[in-house]
Amino acid sequence: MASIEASNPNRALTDTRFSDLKPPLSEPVLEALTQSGFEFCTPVQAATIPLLCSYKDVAVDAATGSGKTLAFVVPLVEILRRFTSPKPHQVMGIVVSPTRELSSQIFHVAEPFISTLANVKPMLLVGGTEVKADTRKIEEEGANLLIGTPGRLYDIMERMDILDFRNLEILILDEADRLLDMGFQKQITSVISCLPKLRRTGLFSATQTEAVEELSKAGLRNPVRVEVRSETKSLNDSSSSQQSASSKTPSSLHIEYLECEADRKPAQLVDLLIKNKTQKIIIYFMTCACVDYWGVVLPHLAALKGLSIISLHGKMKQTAREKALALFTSLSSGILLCTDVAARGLDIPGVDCIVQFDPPQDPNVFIHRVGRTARMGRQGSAIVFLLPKEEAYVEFLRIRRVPLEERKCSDEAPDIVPQ
Ligand SMILES: Nc1ncnc2c1ncn2[C@@H]1O[C@H](COP(=O)(O)OP(=O)(O)OP(=O)(O)O)[C@@H](O)[C@H]1O
Repeated sequence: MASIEASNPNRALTDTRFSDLKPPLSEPVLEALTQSGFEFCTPVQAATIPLLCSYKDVAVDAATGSGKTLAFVVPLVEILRRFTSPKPHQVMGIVVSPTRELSSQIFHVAEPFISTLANVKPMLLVGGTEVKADTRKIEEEGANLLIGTPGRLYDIMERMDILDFRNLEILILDEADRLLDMGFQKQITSVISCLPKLRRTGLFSATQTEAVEELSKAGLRNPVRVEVRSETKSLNDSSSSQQSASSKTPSSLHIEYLECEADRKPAQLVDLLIKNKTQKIIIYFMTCACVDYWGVVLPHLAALKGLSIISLHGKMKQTAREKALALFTSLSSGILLCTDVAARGLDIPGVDCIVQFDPPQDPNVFIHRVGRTARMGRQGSAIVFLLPKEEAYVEFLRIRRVPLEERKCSDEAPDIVPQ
């Protein structure tokens, strides 16, 4: 596999304008970029867009919030532009991502660019809605670009012979490692087996695993690997796993941990929230039940009165999930209580702080959770609660400990014991 390092990896933006890229982007895409306020490329965009546009497969590994979405949306639209007037059920491109929320976000980021293509009909395909509504819509209106989650995409491909994939030009697998570790390997392999071999494929993630490496070997042809690392943080460590963890979090992100016994965690959490009432905070819990529990408890605390406290997890109805995310996105301050359904890819503006009440089992998930703040060069902070026995995380992440004294509970913080 060829490998290149993108220039200027320590800055949010490069000096390269989208209008400088070679091969040149089309006028309508440049116009859509300008209208969205994008003039200069991020490092991952400057490296990836020219490769995909010149028919190279790419395996992209870049920090959270570094602009990976446009890095595949722009070339995807440029490639589709070369094939004017596909038939209504001719599918020219597919974008697969692990969650409904992320697929929907990609769809909306892509919309202004897709609308520059006169005859390309995009379709968002995610679970949580009647599959028949999707099949009916596809039958009636056609679909040339499918953006969605692997389960629903696979379902639609199984049911709908009317869809023709023989001329598919481009496949994008976003958050590729997550797609695989959610158990979608079979669906992804089945989707790929229906597609022509002569296509472009892009694998994107902030974290790569061996499974992604395998998928890359099976699904990509001579891919170029694009790696964009953030600057190495304060500590000088030689362990490769530690280097990879910290180089995948944005350099503008300050991460620390709080070590405390299990029975002190609830009071520490409440104390932290009381002290940061004006902030926009996301709190990650291990289970949907924990989110529900805290969603009931926190609004009852007098000390947190008036704060917007919103719950989001995978067992909520799809409409409630969408409402919760839209509400939290619109707030300038407030608290989102969630599971890892909100760990990947979500681009929520203005998040100040990420709290991990329960650390994740997989350290890669840590990187994605904290990546919901400090996006595109902005400042952000993250704190993870660790039990004394969970110290292994500290070595992996090379993060600073907050002494308990610094976070001493205020008198207002009640002692709460989760059920
Ligand atoms: N060239 C650019 N100039 C200015 N802002 C940009 C540019 N490219 C992307 N952005 C903005 O940066 C933010 C992060 O982009 P994006 O969501 O694509 O990151 P990501 O790398 O996919 O993150 P994650 O790994 O968390 O999925 C978005 O708000 C996007 O609008």
